[in-house]
Amino acid sequence: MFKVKTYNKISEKGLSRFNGGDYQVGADLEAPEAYILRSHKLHAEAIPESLLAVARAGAGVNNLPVEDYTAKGIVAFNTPGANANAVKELVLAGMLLASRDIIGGRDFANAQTQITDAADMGKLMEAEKKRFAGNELTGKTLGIVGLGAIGSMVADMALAMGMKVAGFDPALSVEAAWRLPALVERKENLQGLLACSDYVTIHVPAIEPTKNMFNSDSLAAAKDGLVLLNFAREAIVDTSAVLAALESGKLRKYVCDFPEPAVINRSDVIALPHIGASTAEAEENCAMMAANQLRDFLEHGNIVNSVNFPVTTMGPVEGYRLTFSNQNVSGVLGNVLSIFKELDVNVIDMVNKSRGDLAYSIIDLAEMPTAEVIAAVQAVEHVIRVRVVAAK
Ligand SMILES: NC(=O)C1=CN([C@@H]2O[C@H](COP(=O)(O)OP(=O)(O)OC[C@H]3O[C@@H](n4cnc5c(N)ncnc54)[C@H](O)[C@@H]3O)[C@@H](O)[C@H]2O)C=CC1
Ligand SMILES: O=C(O)CCC(=O)C(=O)O
Repeated sequence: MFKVKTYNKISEKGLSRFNGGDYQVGADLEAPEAYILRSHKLHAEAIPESLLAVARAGAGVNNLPVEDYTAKGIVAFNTPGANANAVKELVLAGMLLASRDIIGGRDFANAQTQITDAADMGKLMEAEKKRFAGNELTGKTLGIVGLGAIGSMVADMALAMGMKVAGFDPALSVEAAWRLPALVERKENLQGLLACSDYVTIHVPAIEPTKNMFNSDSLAAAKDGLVLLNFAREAIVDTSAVLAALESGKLRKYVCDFPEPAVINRSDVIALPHIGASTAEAEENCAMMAANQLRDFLEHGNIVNSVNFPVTTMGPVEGYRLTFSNQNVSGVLGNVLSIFKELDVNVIDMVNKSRGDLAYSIIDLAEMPTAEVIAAVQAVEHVIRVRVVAAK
């Protein structure tokens, strides 16, 4: 029996993936083997000894203490791309709301409750509509910072809208580069991107190098009248620099999914309550992917889409499987295999992968390893965590 503790509202379609397995799933479980969550912040919470894995149903993992998990051999998963389309669609809505005075026009129309005659209403609307005029997206340049799952979809969408697209991503993976439309103009630095763009949208993770990357220095390079969209994280943008840029006219509008008190109720800010991924489709996709990844790990020891462990898979366990994580130094695997030789343990198949300072191995064995074997592997220097899984 595995206990999976939930935080936040997780889609039932995702949670139903635990049906048909030996699982207890709920918000109030003691000694859980796994967590599944969305944006709940876990930095301040004690890590139970029982915890083996944490699945973030979403992309950003800045709400998880990933380094602490790594030190304890706890696998942290996310769900790359599963909510990218939802964010892409809201970026389009954000660009349109910033370009056409849809909100002002709607508020104006709704305020005319004193008019009862349709002809009078029509006359007033026609007379006042010039107050709510805007500009089109076609022909304008969209700068995209971060060309991963969301950034690449936004690029496709913007090109389809007839926009020119420039991109900046110094950490672009080869896989992400293949996904990018050829028409995206590559910029070597953020300033270059800001200088050529009418709209800039941010799609980078909140990590040390991206903290406050939109500050008074970088914003100074922007074209006057830029529309800045932040559907990534609050920490990436220095809000006081954004407010100063709005006052000076450097920024025309700020669209953000992570409002701070200082940006509320300004006509030049469109503030949303972190709803970039809040669609039924994205919530289901993320929850299903997170649940599938947890099951594959808990039941078979396989790891895909982890943010701290290497991709390591050997298919479903058919007999007996021992897995262990270790600090990535030489000799650990050799020492484990020596123990197997000494204690007469027959290895059927194995895989060993590393990622940075961490390594992970899956070893299929001919027989169930004894308590003595498991304790001996756990005692090998640099081994972090040992698990045994067996076929049902
Ligand atoms: N508003 C919302 O509800 C949502 C927000 N997000 C946020 O958006 C972020 C991006 O999501 P995805 O596109 O799915 O992630 P992703 O991992 O597919 O793409 C991130 C991209 O940022 C690039 N990058 C990293 N450091 C950079 C830097 N210093 N400068 C420029 N590019 C850099 C990476 O190379 C990568 O291509 C997430 O980390 C999360 O914080 C994601 C989903 C929903
Ligand atoms: O679960 C959510 O709504 C948050 C989505 C998000 O911010 C992410 O995936 O990084």
